[in-house]
Amino acid sequence: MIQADDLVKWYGPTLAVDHVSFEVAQGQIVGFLGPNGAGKSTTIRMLTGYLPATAGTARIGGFDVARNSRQARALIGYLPESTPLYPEMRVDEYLDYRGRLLGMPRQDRIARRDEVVDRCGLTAMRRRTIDRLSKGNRQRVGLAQALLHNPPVLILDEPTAGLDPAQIGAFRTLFRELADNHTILLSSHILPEIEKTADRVVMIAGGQKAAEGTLDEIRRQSASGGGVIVQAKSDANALAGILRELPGVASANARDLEDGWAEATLIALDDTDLRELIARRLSETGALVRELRVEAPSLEAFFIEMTANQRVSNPTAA
Ligand SMILES: Nc1ncnc2c1ncn2[C@@H]1O[C@H](COP(=O)(O)OP(=O)(O)OP(=O)(O)O)[C@@H](O)[C@H]1O
Repeated sequence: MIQADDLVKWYGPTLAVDHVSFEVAQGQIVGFLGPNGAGKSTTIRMLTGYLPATAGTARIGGFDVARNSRQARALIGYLPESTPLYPEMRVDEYLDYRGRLLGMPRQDRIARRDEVVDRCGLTAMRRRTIDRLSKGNRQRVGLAQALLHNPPVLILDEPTAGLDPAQIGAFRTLFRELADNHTILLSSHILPEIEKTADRVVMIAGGQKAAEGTLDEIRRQSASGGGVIVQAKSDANALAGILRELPGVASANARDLEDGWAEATLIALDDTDLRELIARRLSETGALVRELRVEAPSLEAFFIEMTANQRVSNPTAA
């Protein structure tokens, strides 16, 4: 239903999206996950037809968003990262205005407005002006406008950014309800948000697709290099440096703890248990070790790893 086919976007000298392809099948809710600056908004804006791609094709329901923009857009409900709301308008008034912009006939407009107000939990505040709404409720208004023309596809760019945990929980429930009769692409830079909502995940970092699949599949991919946690009496940089030199180590990152201790997280290239090697090497350097354990691979560790790699490979995407 949503198809990104080899999408590329250059902003002047910056390559923001680098040959990204993925699909969202009808009825699925797919999380589009990546750190800040990964290229999520740029990809989404190409998919929704708001930004021309430098190369590649975006299709919605089979319609090329560049060539058949009207048909493609009619299928999409889009909630941009910051929705242009009019603070002085009342909720009802704003939705009515959006309906007019979409060319909806009056009766249809009113019926749909009432439906989306109810669906998005805005009934109690429909006569309030937008500037008097909390951030969570403003996002509900943004979502309501995206649903107004009853599109089968929803593309939501960081819809829960800046909301409190209770509001995030309410949105999560709403997304699951909407997934019953919508195809949804939902972007976020926060893994737990996606983890609890999406059927599948597309991960992007430094403009490139880093992983794709169900959460279990991605967990298995990340499991190929198991993690080891090391706590040693050392400076964090020195510890990471020593560990990175060891054979079989894909990466090592460390942080300082209290009283001269540091903790490193090391990712192995394969399934080899590196603990003995680590213990020997650290004892050679004279660094005292107080903890050395294999950590069950988590999606979070994979995501952190991916984020760190982005910084190295794409310094422009800070
Ligand atoms: N209009 C623009 N002109 C130049 N560079 C841009 C423009 N918009 C985005 N970029 C750059 O393109 C890259 C991808 O940005 P994008 O906003 O798509 O990422 P994102 O994953 O949505 O991040 P965020 O969550 O921070 O919005 C970044 O390096 C960003 O600085």
